[in-house]
Amino acid sequence: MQCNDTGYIIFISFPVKTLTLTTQPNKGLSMANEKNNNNNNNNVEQSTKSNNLPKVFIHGPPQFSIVLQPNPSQNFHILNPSSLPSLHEFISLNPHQASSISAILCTTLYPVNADVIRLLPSLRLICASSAGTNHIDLSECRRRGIKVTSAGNLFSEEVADMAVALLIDVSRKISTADRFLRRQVQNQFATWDFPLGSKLTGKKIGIVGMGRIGLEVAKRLEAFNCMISYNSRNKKPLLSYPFYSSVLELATNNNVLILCCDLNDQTKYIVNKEVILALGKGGIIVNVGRGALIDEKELLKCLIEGEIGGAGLDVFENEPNVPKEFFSLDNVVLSPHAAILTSDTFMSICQLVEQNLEAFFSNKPLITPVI
Ligand SMILES: O=CC(=O)O
Repeated sequence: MQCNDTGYIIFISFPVKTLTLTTQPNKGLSMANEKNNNNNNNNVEQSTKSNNLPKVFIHGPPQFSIVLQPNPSQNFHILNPSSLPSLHEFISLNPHQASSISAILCTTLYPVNADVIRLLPSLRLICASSAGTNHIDLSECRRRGIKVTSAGNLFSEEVADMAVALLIDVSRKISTADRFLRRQVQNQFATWDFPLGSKLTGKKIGIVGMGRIGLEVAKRLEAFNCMISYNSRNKKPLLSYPFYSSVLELATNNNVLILCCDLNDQTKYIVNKEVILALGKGGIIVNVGRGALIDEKELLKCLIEGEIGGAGLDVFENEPNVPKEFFSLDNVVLSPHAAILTSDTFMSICQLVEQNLEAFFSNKPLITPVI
């Protein structure tokens, strides 16, 4: 797989065959045949070789298989070079192949739960194309001795950019303004018909999860003279920002909450009704972590009833579904889990996946291990 930096993906899947025409037709033909025979021999040789290599399956939608296609390797063989069926279909069509799959590449919308893992008796490696791994059953992987890699910190800057973009959009009503303008008749607007936004500069911002993404968000918002404080598993000794050990306290003392932490048993619904109410009527919540960090039903209710000022959401509790009630709210900015979708991130994740696969199949340390 190759990406270029204009955002286009160049997918090279077939060897290019060339026929040489010469002024001596018979000779030319036989040269071409010879070349074809050589090609055929090479193909047979190659397919025998690849038959003996560990197999990797790309577990995701067809677009994902195309985007995440690693380069051909001496150390592993990708089973689905373009758009083969899903893993379940593939296995039901080729039951004998299930036991040959040593690794899978996966994306967030395709869970790798115990049922999927059970289908693959020889699975030894799962490469997630995301930083978050909540869609993978890590305890089952530990039990089976399966290694897992993630995107590590590869996307932190893009995700932080998106968090700040959503915050500015909600505060200054940019998406609302765009819709407002497009609705105007005769291409004219009356500014006084447009609702007032709120100033971002100088606001008190509470960051939930002070890993690489949280730090990048803080760095950006310092430039807006915002006052940063945070909640995370532990206080960070090297950070001078105030630390709150509870999210409720963090919400009580801030105007904005930005969620950048992992989703796990401890963080599910870390933002519940009490936290939302503590943030208050002018408060804004931005979520670039995972949907289930927030009790989504309560958030919706509070947004509708004006108990909170607004929300910027890149993630949802039951993706890809988005509760339709959000669509009619002007105090919400919605994004389809797109914080990492830039051409730059795709170039880097392709390389990282390839490096992890190469490292694993040549018994070298993984680049971004999770377990
Ligand atoms: O959501 C995206 C990621 O986890 O990388």
